[in-house]
Amino acid sequence: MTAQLIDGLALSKQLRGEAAARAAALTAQGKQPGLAVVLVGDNPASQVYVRNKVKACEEAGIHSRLEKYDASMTEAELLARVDALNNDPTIHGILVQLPLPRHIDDHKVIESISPAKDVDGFHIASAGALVVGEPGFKACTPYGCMKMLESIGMKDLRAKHAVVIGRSNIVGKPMALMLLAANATVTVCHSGTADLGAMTRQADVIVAAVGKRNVLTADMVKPGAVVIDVGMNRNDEGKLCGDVDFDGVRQVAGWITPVPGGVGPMTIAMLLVNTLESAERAATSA
Ligand SMILES: Nc1nc(=O)c2c([nH]1)NC[C@@H]1CN(c3ccc(C(=O)N[C@@H](CCC(=O)O)C(=O)O)cc3)C=[N+]21
Repeated sequence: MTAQLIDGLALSKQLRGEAAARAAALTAQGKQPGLAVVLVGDNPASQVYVRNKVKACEEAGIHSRLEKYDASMTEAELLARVDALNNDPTIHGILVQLPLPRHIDDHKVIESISPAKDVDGFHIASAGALVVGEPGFKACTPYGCMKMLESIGMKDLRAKHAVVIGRSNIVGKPMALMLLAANATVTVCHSGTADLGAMTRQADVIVAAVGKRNVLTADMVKPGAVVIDVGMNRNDEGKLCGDVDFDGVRQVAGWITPVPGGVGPMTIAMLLVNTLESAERAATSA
């Protein structure tokens, strides 16, 4: 028996269709949602991601403003741009593409974004809201993973054990908190974990978010488990691959997400969903 695929591309299209309907309703009231994407420097991967985000906005009827700056831009200049976007009523979401050039403090830049427009969910106010269970923007990648679980009937994870591999601020930590909020029993593993396989073999849900190939192999997976692959790596042939040994693990798992076509498209879909939520909030409070 091989695992069933969780098709992130198909699910993302459905969510983007719903987003388009909500965007059209706002636009009809003269309140078109707007997302600003700020790119500093010429990281080739970032260029591709940013283009995909802008394209997704266009397709959903969300106004997008792409601001591209030279890598020599100063931190003060970037902070001034964010401030202008914070005060721009046509912009409901601000995304500053990471990584930033080394001379710019990304923490400082992220904290300068108004929490009301923090559609990435990276601001301390958004992260804190998730910790205490208050409303706030959820980080797009883990939020998309939760939607994928929901799509296979796993909205409530009571009595399930979820193992997250990775503890980054943008995926691992918020992922663990979202799984916890869905009533899972959560274990967070990382480079300091003594026996990763011993942990993952107990898991009903495994989320791999390390950024290294073959972190999860078939011998580490309980038969029937759900495996979500957040990784974005290149294999020896230069092809995009995740953190999971897909061909091996799919022989054991019950469900698995592919790379590409899994978590990546969901991340973009949730960015649109967050932008809409921000625009809807602004429309009702105005
Ligand atoms: N402030 C900020 N917010 C981000 O959300 C953010 C960021 N910075 N910096 C970079 C990472 C990366 N990221 C991706 C989103 C979608 C795909 C995606 O759609 N991937 C496609 C494949 C794309 C391809 O073929 O290269 C897929 O998995 O099917 C990938 C990567 C968002 N990021």
